[in-house]
Amino acid sequence: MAASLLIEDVDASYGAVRALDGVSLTVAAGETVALLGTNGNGKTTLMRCILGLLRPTRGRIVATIDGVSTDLTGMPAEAIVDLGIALVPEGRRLFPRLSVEENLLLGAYRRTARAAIPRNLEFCYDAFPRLKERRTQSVGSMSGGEQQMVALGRAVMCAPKILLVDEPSVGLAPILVARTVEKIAELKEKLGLTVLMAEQNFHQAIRIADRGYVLVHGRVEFRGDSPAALGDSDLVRKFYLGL
Ligand SMILES: Nc1ncnc2c1ncn2[C@@H]1O[C@H](COP(=O)(O)OP(=O)(O)OP(=O)(O)O)[C@@H](O)[C@H]1O
Repeated sequence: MAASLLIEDVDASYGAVRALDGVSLTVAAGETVALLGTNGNGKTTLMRCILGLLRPTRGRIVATIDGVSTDLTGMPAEAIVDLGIALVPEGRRLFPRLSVEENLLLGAYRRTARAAIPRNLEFCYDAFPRLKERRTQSVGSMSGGEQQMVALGRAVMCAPKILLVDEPSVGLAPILVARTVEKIAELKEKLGLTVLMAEQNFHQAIRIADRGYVLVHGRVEFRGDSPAALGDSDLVRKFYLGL
């Protein structure tokens, strides 16, 4: 079923540091939207606000899932996860001493997701055959690309409708970035997800994004309604492509 996000005029701060300044954006049902920007421009902060890990100081965030709109602003993160919103965090944040399967199961810790563990685990192993082969291996002994697959799999274990992916390219060789991005597109198709992906790797992001926004110093400085429009923007060409 359909899930969409509306972010309206959101401000967020860390003490005196204003990290988001009047950010408004939308992710329509079934879209993949890229949130572009170099380091420190507010991508992670926006992801944290959506998931309820940081409370915006102004504005609102609304998710509409299966026809029901919920104002997420100020809701606890667990309740937001229960609604069907999952985050694949920057740097993956896995438990290196635990096995692949143990890490995957941690994604299904909420009561609502627990009932669906067998089905979601099967789906994960279907989508990531390598994880099935390695399911008893400790995650810390796996390659960066494999770890990124575990992080994606863990998010899928809570049966999300909206997937937030924060900088999946961090720490990965270019070929692995390409594979990760393709996997995100594949998961999106198979599960009918709506995806918001923060990424500073412009070329990889626009391979799968329908459109995107560029954040600069916590503000949306450009909105491109297609990958071509993003690539043609002076802002993107100057700051991200060095042209
Ligand atoms: N915990 C924190 N305490 C204080 N300031 C923070 C904190 N986290 C982020 N910031 C600041 O907020 C701003 C936005 O950071 P944010 O992490 O959202 O950017 P980003 O675009 O995701 O970059 P990165 O890819 O480096 O995470 C930056 O100026 C950053 O220094």
